[in-house]
Amino acid sequence: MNTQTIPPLAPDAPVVLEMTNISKSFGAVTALVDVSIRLRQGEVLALVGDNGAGKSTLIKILSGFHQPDTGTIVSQGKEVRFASPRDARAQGIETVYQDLALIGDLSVFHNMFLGREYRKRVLGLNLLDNGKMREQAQLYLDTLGISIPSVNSTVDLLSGGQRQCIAVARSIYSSPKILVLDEPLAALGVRESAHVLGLIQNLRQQRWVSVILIVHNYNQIFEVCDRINFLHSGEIALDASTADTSEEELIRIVKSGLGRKGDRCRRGASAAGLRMSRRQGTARTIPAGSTPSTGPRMEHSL
Ligand SMILES: Nc1ncnc2c1ncn2[C@@H]1O[C@H](COP(=O)(O)OP(=O)(O)OP(=O)(O)O)[C@@H](O)[C@H]1O
Repeated sequence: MNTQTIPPLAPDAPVVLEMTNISKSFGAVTALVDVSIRLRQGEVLALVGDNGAGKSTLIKILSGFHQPDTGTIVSQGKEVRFASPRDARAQGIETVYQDLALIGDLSVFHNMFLGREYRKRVLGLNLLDNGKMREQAQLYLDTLGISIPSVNSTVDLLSGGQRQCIAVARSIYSSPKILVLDEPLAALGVRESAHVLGLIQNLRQQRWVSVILIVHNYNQIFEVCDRINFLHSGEIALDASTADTSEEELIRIVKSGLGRKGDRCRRGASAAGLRMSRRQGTARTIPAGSTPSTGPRMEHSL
């Protein structure tokens, strides 16, 4: 992984997202109670919590799949309401779900440009411009520090971690403001997780996109996140920068059922699934001089 020390986020980094007092119930099931989160430009925020804590519900509200019962969302300084995922995308919020939505028997470069292919006219025919897509895909993956055998490989031949990186790369090709990653490390082994963590670390170093990283286990996040929001039973039990908290504190909160934001977090949380080991990554860093200041603006952008 990119092991360079990344300077802390500037204290005056603008707020790009504020979700305030969000509540959501599904019939008799209360999924979220007055949840507020705030995300700043370039920040990597981990949203952690046990099964059923409400993580997916919160990001589905942010992604436009669900509407909150109460609460407000302010994106880029203005209040927004997302009636659909399309609305959220139009506001620059991209979400990568666990299914990744890649087509396994297509090449990496075809997947990168799915639905937005380069085309060229040859003898009056409208053909795919495979050469250009290949070249652009390679350039883009290099910029993000993603290493794969070849952009010509079919996605099925890649490791789980590499596939996850391609899905993330495809999502950020459209230069979103906010990237939501839904459990990107789920079901990945140590080496595969390292690819993904390396990519997140590279994004964090560049600071042009803000990232919400949903994780069930929090053993890897201290290396790649600026801040942690810990959800428990539908409420935020802790909101702290990674520098100001520790794995030990999270474990203590889970065991005691108490959050720093008061005694709202109910007792009896299970520590199951909260593993303590940290994993090391190996993904490449972005070469000096190739770091874009406002994000990788490619020739073709949605
Ligand atoms: N569509 C739905 N209908 C009914 N209940 C739901 C629905 N979606 C979520 N829930 C309930 O809301 C609560 C929060 O679920 P959510 O999926 O947001 O938690 P989570 O933190 O993402 O959990 P996990 O890590 O297991 O995915 C749970 O009790 C869940 O059963």
